[in-house]
This record gives sequence, C-alpha cells and structure tokens, in this order.
Amino acid sequence: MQNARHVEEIGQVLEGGQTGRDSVVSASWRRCVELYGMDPMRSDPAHIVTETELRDHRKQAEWLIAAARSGLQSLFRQVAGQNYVLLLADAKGVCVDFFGDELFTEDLRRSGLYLGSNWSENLAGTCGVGACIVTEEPVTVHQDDHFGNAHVALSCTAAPIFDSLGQLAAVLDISLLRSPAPKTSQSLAMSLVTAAARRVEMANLMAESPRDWVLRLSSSPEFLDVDPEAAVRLDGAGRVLGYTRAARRLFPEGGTILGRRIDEVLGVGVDDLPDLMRDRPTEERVIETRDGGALFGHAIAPKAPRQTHQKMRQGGALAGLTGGDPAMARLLDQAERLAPGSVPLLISGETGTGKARLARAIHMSGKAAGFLSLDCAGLSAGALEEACAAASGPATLLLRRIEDLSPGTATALSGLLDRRPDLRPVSTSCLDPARIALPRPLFHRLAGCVLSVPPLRLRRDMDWLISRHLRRHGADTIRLSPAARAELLGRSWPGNIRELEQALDVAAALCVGPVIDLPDLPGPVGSDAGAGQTPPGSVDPWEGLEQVLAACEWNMARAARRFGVNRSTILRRIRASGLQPPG
Ligand SMILES: Nc1ncnc2c1ncn2[C@@H]1O[C@H](COP(=O)(O)OP(=O)(O)OP(=O)(O)O)[C@@H](O)[C@H]1O
Repeated sequence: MQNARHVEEIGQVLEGGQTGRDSVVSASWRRCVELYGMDPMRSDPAHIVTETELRDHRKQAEWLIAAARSGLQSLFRQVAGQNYVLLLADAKGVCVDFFGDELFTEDLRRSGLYLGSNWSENLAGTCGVGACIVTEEPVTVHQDDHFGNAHVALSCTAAPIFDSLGQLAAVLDISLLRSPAPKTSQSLAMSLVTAAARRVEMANLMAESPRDWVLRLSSSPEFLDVDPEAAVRLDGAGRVLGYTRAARRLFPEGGTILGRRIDEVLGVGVDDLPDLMRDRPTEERVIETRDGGALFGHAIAPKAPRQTHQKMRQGGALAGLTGGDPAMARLLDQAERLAPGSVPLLISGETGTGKARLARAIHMSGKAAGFLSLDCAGLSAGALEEACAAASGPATLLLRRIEDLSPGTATALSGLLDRRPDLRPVSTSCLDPARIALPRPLFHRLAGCVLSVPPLRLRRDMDWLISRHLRRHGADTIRLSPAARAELLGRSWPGNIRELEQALDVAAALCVGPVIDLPDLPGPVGSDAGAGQTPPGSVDPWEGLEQVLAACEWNMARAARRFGVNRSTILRRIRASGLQPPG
C-alpha cells in the first residue's frame, strides 16, 4: 500500500506536480526514470562490487582513506551509541571504508551499508551518496525519499569531500537503519557529516603541503587554531596551489581558483604570512576580505622551502615594502638586483623611513645565511669584534646609524672587513652620505652603492601603509573615518613610518568602537617647525615641493599641511617655481 503511494507520488513528480518533496529529491527521481530508465516498482538488492574491484577502488582511494581515517573514527565514536553507521564512498559511489556496529552486521549488509556496496545513483536510485555525487552538495535522503523500495527504511545524510584541486574525491555518508519519521531529525547528522568532510579536506591539504605556505581561515578567532573553516595552499608568490572547498567563497565570481593570487581577494600578500603565525594572539591575526568583512588567519610556514619557489619568495620580501609608490618601486627594483651580490650597501634616509627593514629584506633576498645587526651608537671595538666572531660563514652585517661610529670602532671595523671578506656590510644612515664623517677609505668600503629611501611625505602609498598597519589591530576591523584619514594623509610625518605607526597605535587604543575619528588621533609631533621640514642634509626647505605635490595629487591643502604652512604660501611657492599640475 505504502509502496503504491510512493510509486504514485513519483509519477506525479514526473508530470511536474508539487508533492512537497525537496527539490533535490524530486530532481533525482526524475533522473532515475528519465536518464537511467529505472522502475520504482522494482526492489533491486544492494549492488556489491567484486573483491578484485573493491581492492582496485580502495587502492585508488588509499590517500583519502588515510587522510579520513582518524576523523571518521572520532566521528563514529560520537554517533555509535545512536546506531548510526559511517560510510566513505569514492567519487564513483563505491564504499571504500566503513564503520558500523558489528551487532547489526547482517542487517547492514542486507541494506547495502557495507564495504564494496555501490551507491551510485544510476545503480541504487535516489540515495544519499548518489545524490551527493550528482549535486556535489550535502544532502539528506530520508526514508521514502529513496527511489527504490529496498531502501525506504534508511535515512542517509551525505557530504562531499573535495581534493585540493577542487575535484570531487569522495562522499562521507552517515546512515541510520531505522530513524524517526521527521526529516528534520537528521539536522544534527548533517552538521556532523559536513564538519567531518571539512576536516578530511583540511587533513589532506596539510598532508600535501610540507613545502608550501598554508593559510587557514576562520570567521571566529576561537576556532581558528582548532577547527578552521577553510584553507588555501600558496606558492612563494602568493598564488593558490590548492584549497579546501569552503575557500571557494573567497572567490565569489567563480571560475578557476588555482593559480589566482590570494591578495586579489584578501588583504594579505605572501609577505604578511609570517605575521599570521601562531606566535601572535589569534585576535590580532585579522585579514580584510574584499567585500569589506574580516576573517582570522593562521599561516603555517613551509617545513622545507620548495627550491623553485625560493626565488619568488625572495622577490616577495622586497616587493612587500611598497603599495605602489613609484620611487619605492624603483628603489626596490635596484635592491633586488643588488641583493644576491656582495657589493657593500649604504641605505640613507630620514629616521623611521624603513632603512633597517629594507636592509633585512635585502638580506632575505641575498645568499648569506647569517645576519648580524649592530647599532653603531656606543658600539665599542670589542663588542663589534665579539659579535662578528660569533658569525661563522657568509653573513650580512647590518650597521645601523653608521654616522654614530666612534673613531676607535671605525678603525676596528676597517681591520675586521680586511680579515672577514665573508661579511657583507649593509649600513644605514640618517645623514646625506656626503655629510657622513668617516675616514674616506672606510666610507668607500661601506658605500659601494647608496640606496636612498624616500621620506613618508613624498610617498604615494601612504594609504596602503595605513591600511596595512591597521590590519594588525584588534578583533574588530578598525577603520578610519574620512576626516581622520584626510588628516593623516595631510601630515608631514617627520618621524616617517615609525611615527605614522605610533599615531595609529595610539588612535586604535583610544577609539571607542571600530572607527578611528579625528579626536582619537594624537597631535602631530614636532609639526610647529613651519616650512622647516627640511630633510637632513638638505639646505632648501622647499626641496621636494614637486614630489610632495605629486604625492598629494596636487591637493594644495594637503600639501600645505605636509609642509606645515598655509595654502597661500604653497600657491606662492608653486608660482615662484613655475610648477604646473600634470595635464
Ligand atoms: N615599507 C614598509 N612597510 C611597512 N612598514 C614599514 C616599512 N618600512 C618601515 N616600516 C616600519 O617602520 C618602522 C621603522 O622602520 P625602521 O626601523 O626600518 O626605520 P629606520 O629608517 O631604520 O629608522 P632609524 O633610522 O630611526 O633607525 C618599523 O616599525 C618598520 O616595521
């Protein structure tokens, strides 16, 4: 009787009638009749593959079984008391791993819930595994949702498992031989099976990736390290090499994900990944998404870098220092060419412009393994010798503020460089190189090439620097109000990036809520010098007027604030210098 009603309902659905069935189930019924030529009146037994076929299926799915096993075991422990069975089917629908209570082995075998059963839709009709393979979505096929009469007692909830290239690899199914009537009784089964499938994908991605960066993502900081929602595997240039299914939502416009750069969709590049490692508090590892939202990120470094990616990763250390400022881009291009050689470098620029940071990036892009950083102020000859003795083999010797070197230590440094050709000096100075009072022979040994870092007020990527620094703050994504942003862009920043970072740190601490507004900003430091924001070593206070104007996109008010003068003074200077805005 019940069977007759079931057959009648399938007939109605085929004629386009609405019977209240889920659309996934109705669509599968239609395929069973129209595509596979099945008859709902027939009650076919479960289809079991031969021993040899099963061996082949299991062999091909070996990697998956290995990645899934511990996750499935723990899932089975959670549900075993409630008579659920777990079944891992390959992408063809053949059950390649199985967890069930031995007490019911015979019942389970009769129902096809066993190793080697084939649940593909064209053989078994509408069923959890089959419908999941066709739709590639999690499904519940409950009792008389099943097409064939043989399975109407079962309730099957299945979730797809994808490999790291985005291909359907398997289906995880959790089934009950006998279940309560309402389909909603299986909601818990649905969330268990989808979470388990996600963990299997994650385990597989991790197992494949010892030589690449993996970025794991979660919308809540609490679960980031223990149960992240999605993950991507990245090469040294930040391109996607693999991903778990949930990472697709990062690319909402669809299409190929492999090979896309992660910074297209997230506010992180490959150079930011070290900041997202476990040694930082979870709630500080915030990443902006393209739609203005935020996620929490956990980056896992490669265990052994991939040889072929080494070059790209090195380029990345330098490339990560600018958000598109043309002068910085030129400087970084030179730095990248010079990095692998042994020419001694002198990096000049105002305080806080990022000289030491550039020196470190050059070191990372070079060949020397060792890195020594010494502050020249108060550095004794003995301390210099001692520090360098500790470095055996080729090393970069970063000498910060070389202008502060005492005469005695300068002599010791000359001797040291004679004895240790494996040390590559990279020095920094806040002075114009022509004004550095060092013995000329030593100066020339240190300044094989001079790299000048532009002051912040001349950079066109101030907005980028601001956003980048703000990303490091707080669980909420901190934003700037338009007024606060305009104020920051207009300041002259004599302390350069260091001062900017400190101002943002103060503002982030003072602001209530996620938006930094004008009153949250600390006052400008040392800004009462009028037009005296003279770069060290420069005599003309208006030097750089044209660059400042360009950096401010010829916004007179902003340029005036950067010089610490009023707008009419700037206009007069522009007229006097004969400067014209670009056509
Ligand atoms: N390109 C950059 N992008 C983001 N932050 C930067 C960049 N360059 C420098 N910074 C940050 O600015 C601050 C100052 O950098 P750094 O110490 O390298 O400056 P410096 O020029 O060597 O300073 P000083 O001459 O006063 O010692 C640091 O917190 C650094 O991380």
